[in-house]
Amino acid sequence: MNGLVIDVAGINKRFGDKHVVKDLSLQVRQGEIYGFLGPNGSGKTTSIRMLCGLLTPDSGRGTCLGLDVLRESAAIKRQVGYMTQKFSLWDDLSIGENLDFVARMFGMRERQKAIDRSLDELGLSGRRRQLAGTLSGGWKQRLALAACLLHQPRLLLLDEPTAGVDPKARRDFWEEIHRLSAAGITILVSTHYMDEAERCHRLAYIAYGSLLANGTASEVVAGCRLSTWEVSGDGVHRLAEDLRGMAGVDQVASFGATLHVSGQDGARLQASLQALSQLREVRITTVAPSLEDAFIHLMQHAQDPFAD
Ligand SMILES: Nc1ncnc2c1ncn2[C@@H]1O[C@H](COP(=O)(O)OP(=O)(O)OP(=O)(O)O)[C@@H](O)[C@H]1O
Repeated sequence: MNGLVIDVAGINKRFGDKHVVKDLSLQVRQGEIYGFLGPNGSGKTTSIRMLCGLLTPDSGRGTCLGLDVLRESAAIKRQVGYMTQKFSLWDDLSIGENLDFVARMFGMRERQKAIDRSLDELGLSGRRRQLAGTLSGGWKQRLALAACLLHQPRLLLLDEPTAGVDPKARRDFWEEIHRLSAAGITILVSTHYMDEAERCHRLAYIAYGSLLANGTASEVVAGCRLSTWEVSGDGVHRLAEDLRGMAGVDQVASFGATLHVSGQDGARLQASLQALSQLREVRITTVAPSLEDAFIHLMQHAQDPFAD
């Protein structure tokens, strides 16, 4: 398998006349946590579903777990754990019953042993008899993770696993993801959260079906070649509109009490901000661009083929 758990090139998917995944090429190494980011509807779920054998690509080539993504989807499906965006277990079954149902679906032998191991690993043993419907969001995610780990997959595909979950539960969930990665399990995870993106070993940014950037978080930021300045001072947010029209300013974003002003033409941006600071009571400081600055930049430069 060459150390690559996912190795695909030129993958495409259309739904009717909508081309939702365009020439996706992706390599993910064993044990890596690989993040998928991008605006709503950019094709993240569709890509994940093609990689785990739930959807067949229209064209392209490549392998997942050494199996052909076009011809061996059934075998891929058996070896991956897929956690969907929406909680899809049964609210009126207990945690133990839900896991037993999933184990039966996979036709697993020694079901009880697998269920006990999974409950134990995810700290769910004490709640075995609790109805799933009565769990908080964070515990539901933990149960969903336990269910997709039951058959001991080598690859996990997690589609926005922590949407709507509180920060403490998200942090615990990510500790678990890192523990699994350290044990050699490869994880592909889609998220809209910047802090989660930064916890991935590498990530890809997708917009309108095209992969616009990939690499480590710092490689993605560096690849955008942005200069970023922090502008602070009383009433600074009222200046946002004026700033947007200035030479060298590509984007303005609010960060708490300050504005992040970024552009690719560093010299023009600096000249504009220095001129502004002489006219208004504002402080300007050059800062390192954040991952969020980079994603906003990528998004602004992407073309929406469905826009009027
Ligand atoms: N089965 C389907 N039939 C028709 N169109 C679909 C189907 N599945 C997805 N789409 C469309 O494909 C596009 C990409 O959807 P997808 O769910 O892959 O995006 P996403 O990046 O995961 O979005 P989100 O962040 O909102 O989950 C959207 O325009 C969606 O409406």
